[in-house]
Amino acid sequence: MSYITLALAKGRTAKSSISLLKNIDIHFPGFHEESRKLVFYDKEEKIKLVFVKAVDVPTYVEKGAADIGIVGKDNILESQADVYEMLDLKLGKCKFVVAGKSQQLEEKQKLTIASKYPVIAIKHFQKKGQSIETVKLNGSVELAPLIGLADYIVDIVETGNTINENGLTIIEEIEDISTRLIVNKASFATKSENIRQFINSLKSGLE
Ligand SMILES: Nc1ncnc2c1ncn2[C@@H]1O[C@H](COP(=O)(O)OP(=O)(O)OP(=O)(O)O)[C@@H](O)[C@H]1O
Ligand SMILES: O=P(O)(O)OC[C@H]1O[C@H](OP(=O)(O)OP(=O)(O)O)[C@H](O)[C@@H]1O
Repeated sequence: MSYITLALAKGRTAKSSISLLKNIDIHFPGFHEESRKLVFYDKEEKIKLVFVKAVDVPTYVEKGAADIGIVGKDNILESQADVYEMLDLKLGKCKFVVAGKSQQLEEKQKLTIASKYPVIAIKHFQKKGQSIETVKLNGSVELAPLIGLADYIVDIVETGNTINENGLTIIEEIEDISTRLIVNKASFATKSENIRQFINSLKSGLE
């Protein structure tokens, strides 16, 4: 049986993803949170784990560098990667929102929206027929409306602490986000048996 390569998002969902795998008897000896190692093996289950930045997981899977990936729906949508999304792992729950200093959107021909997720922002406002200009940021997005870099933001909200502490309000909810299992399309055909087995164990681990 050949190895399955699994790309797993580093960051805040990594620990719970590894725990979920442990529950279905997939173990990566040597893995610990502070480790700088990027590749781990479960030699019994024939799984090779590669740790990559969350935003890059869809690319690894789409290009076939990994057969499967564990990553947030936010990054799947933003990347527009051509992959199969097979399972909701129900970890890393949060949502995409539009937020700003006011309770509602002002009427303006073109709004400036700051976001780590410009594709999501464009699609959301396109549906509403609102024209926007995006400012791509890589963090501290809540700052943008406070210092006049943008009219509003499209960002992730989990507890709501960040928007509250910066005096912003949720104006619209866009979509619920959680961690998903994605699969490379070619691998799903060539390693079908192994991948289906992996998905079925994950499903039972979630019950
Ligand atoms: N409060 C939250 N903020 C951001 N992402 C969250 C939150 N809660 C859950 N998530 C999920 O966790 C995933 C990883 O988040 P994390 O902040 O670790 O990665 P990141 O956005 O790549 O961070 P960084 O750019 O700082 O490395 C996100 O893609 C999202 O699906
Ligand atoms: O609703 P909350 O629980 O406050 O979480 C939401 C915040 O978390 C994320 O930022 P992150 O912590 O990844 O920091 P960043 O600003 O560097 O992106 C997200 O972009 C929000 O700013």
